[in-house]
Amino acid sequence: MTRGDTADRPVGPVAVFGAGGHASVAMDVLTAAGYTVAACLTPGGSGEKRGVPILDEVEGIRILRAQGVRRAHVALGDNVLRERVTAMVQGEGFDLVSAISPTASVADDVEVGAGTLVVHGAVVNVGTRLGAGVIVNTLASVDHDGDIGDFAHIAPGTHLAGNVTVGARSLLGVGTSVIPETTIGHDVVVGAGSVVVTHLDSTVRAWGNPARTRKAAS
Ligand SMILES: CC(=O)SCCNC(=O)CCNC(=O)[C@H](O)C(C)(C)COP(=O)(O)OP(=O)(O)OC[C@H]1O[C@@H](n2cnc3c(N)ncnc32)[C@H](O)[C@@H]1OP(=O)(O)O
Repeated sequence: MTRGDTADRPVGPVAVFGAGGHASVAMDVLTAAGYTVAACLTPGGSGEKRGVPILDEVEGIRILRAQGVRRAHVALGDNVLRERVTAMVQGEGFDLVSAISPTASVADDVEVGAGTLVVHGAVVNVGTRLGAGVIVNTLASVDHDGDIGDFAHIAPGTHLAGNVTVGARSLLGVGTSVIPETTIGHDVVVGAGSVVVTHLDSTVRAWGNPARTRKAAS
């Protein structure tokens, strides 16, 4: 599905899986994009967040099903956990909702995977593919012809030049820059403020300017 298919078509209400800081951001984006949030779900959850109830995950699924809620967004900042919970949520029969902030700019031909979130002020340029469960966070940018793998996270203020590929579940830490034509493998963590000027293998931690591989991903 492209941005042209998903934009301006809010449907709700939506169950938000997660109740932490990223869930607050996701709820803000979902609301700004026109959705209604039914509840947050997290194991052992109670209380409320932004005026909606926080429910225990198992109990919450039962309650929301009874209320006819069929759509969900998984709002967990940890990439591996987000992938795992997304599989569970799909197994429970929910449809995944993607949301693009109205203050983000996403080109019409950008492919947007299920459950992806594009946060306020982000820019995603032409020819780019965002996989499933991706986060393009606050004021980040992905320039032309990018390819962002499933459950990757482009953290706030990170900038990818043209033709950059990022593998599944990789995190590009806050304020990272990546030069054109660069490939970053899957399950990589790039440290905050790094400048990536060479390809990075999968399952490594790299940081610095220029970013160098320092250790295996934990
Ligand atoms: C909305 C949001 O909050 S989105 C959140 C996005 N998340 C991020 O941006 C976090 C990115 N994570 C980082 O930058 C982390 O510091 C990592 C992953 C690079 C390193 O973490 P660890 O593997 O635990 O390394 P550790 O903290 O032990 O640091 C090892 C050394 O590298 C240095 N170091 C760590 N991160 C960086 C960095 N980004 N740039 C330069 N040096 C760094 C440390 O100071 C330390 O140096 P020392 O050995 O001289 O004391």
